[in-house]
Amino acid sequence: MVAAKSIPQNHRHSLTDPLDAVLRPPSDETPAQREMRILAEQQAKHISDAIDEQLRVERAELKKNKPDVKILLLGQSESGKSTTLKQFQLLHTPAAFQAERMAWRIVIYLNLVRSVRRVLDTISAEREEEISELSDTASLLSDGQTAVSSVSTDPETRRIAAEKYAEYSTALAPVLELEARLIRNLREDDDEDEATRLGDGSAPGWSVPRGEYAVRTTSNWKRALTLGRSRSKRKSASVSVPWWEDPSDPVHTLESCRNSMNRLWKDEWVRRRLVEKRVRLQESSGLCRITAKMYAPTDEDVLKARLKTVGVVEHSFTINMGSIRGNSNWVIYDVGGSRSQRHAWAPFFQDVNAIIFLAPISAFDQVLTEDSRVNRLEDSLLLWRAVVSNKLLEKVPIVLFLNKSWCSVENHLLTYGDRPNEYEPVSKYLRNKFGLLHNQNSSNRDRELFIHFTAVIDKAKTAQIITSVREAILRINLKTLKLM
Ligand SMILES: Nc1nc2c(ncn2[C@@H]2O[C@H](COP(=O)(O)OP(=O)(O)OP(=O)(O)O)[C@@H](O)[C@H]2O)c(=O)[nH]1
Ligand SMILES: [Mg+2]
Repeated sequence: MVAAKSIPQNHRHSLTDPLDAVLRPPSDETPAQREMRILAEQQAKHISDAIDEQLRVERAELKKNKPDVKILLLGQSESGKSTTLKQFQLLHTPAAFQAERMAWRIVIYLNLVRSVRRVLDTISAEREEEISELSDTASLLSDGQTAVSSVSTDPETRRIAAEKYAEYSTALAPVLELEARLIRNLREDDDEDEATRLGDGSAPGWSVPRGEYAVRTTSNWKRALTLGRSRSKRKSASVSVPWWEDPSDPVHTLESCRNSMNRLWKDEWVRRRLVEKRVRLQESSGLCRITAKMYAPTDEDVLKARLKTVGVVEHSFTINMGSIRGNSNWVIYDVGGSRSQRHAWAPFFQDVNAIIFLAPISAFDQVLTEDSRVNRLEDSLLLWRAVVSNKLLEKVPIVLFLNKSWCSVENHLLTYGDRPNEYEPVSKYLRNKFGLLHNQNSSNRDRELFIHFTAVIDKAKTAQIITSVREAILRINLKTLKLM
């Protein structure tokens, strides 16, 4: 589970575990290796102790009271709900965020490997034919975008495609093979801890819905990955080493294939092909950094890392409101946004104090991953209408995040009537459209509605918005909660 609950403290003392006590360094360890190992152990312990102490304080605060404010994050898949939750965590429980940082390394590797696979699939002529035979072409090709599925008939193009594919798929075979191992890494802790289960009807811990990975919210995947220790289960190795000293760690494969990945990313022919196919990829600027042996994810890397939510994730934190008012305990629920996950939303409508609804405004020309016949913006508008017209939510204030703003939307926007195809008018149009839908469908016209343009991967801008949202929610709920 992503919430602070998900990392039981006793699991984070890897250096003082009874198991570790019986682990011995390898007999052939050189003095230099020993020195480096001890130094790494000491640094890890130091960090671990500091985080533990902060976590203890954060948890002690939370235990004191039951939640005063419950917030529900809603919106379609990939709208940015989990990213918003990470931002709340960064602001309000930084120790928990810090403790989980290293666990995201494996997800970031998995995202990278998936990107490589997607590029290779896109340039492969055979794959293209295979895909064009399937009705749901778009969902396989790209992040929910409508793909141009014409199979190239030009023999020269097909010859180059075959050559390029052969060259890159050979060079990058080890990276592709890594995928299964990375998933295993994340699954290794996908076990017990039923206490954290929250209304998740789904059965398996991991699923690969149409090529996207998801982790069940009951999973403990972050736990053992937390301090960046080696994930090797080979007890015969009898040593707990930092990951970069474990030869079986995925980073070594990525590092050795870094140049090939770089070539693939920078290949002009490949880039043209991706544009033709309307496949968007994240920029490659971070490739060197991410594939470095001692890579530790930054805040921004964690915010950009993508892991689909299955079930409901809970995150608790405390806000200090001064010596007179005392503390206010908040809980945020992050739900899965894909269609198969939406059934889990309703039970949380009962006693929620505010809703943050996310609609990705850059998703104009994209289709749902789970149903390529449905345009993502249309889906967001339908969802919005369903939420604002829901009787149970009638009195609940809503904060609307028109998210993924400012990410070169001009390139992806459609024209509306005679309005120019530019960011400003289109964003204004959307703001009005969502506002109008609210007024037409909500039985409570006086409901407090706040609309923000957001880019929730942006730390500074989002921190400001979260602060203002927090103040607004507190103000609205002060009387009800008798906090005054
Ligand atoms: N460029 C950009 N990317 C964003 C923004 N907000 C979120 N993302 C990225 O979009 C991806 C999806 O975001 P998530 O927060 O996982 O989406 P979600 O709504 O939780 O999706 P589900 O769990 O499937 O319901 C992640 O890789 C985020 O980093 C944004 O404002 N701009
Ligand atoms: Mg999510």
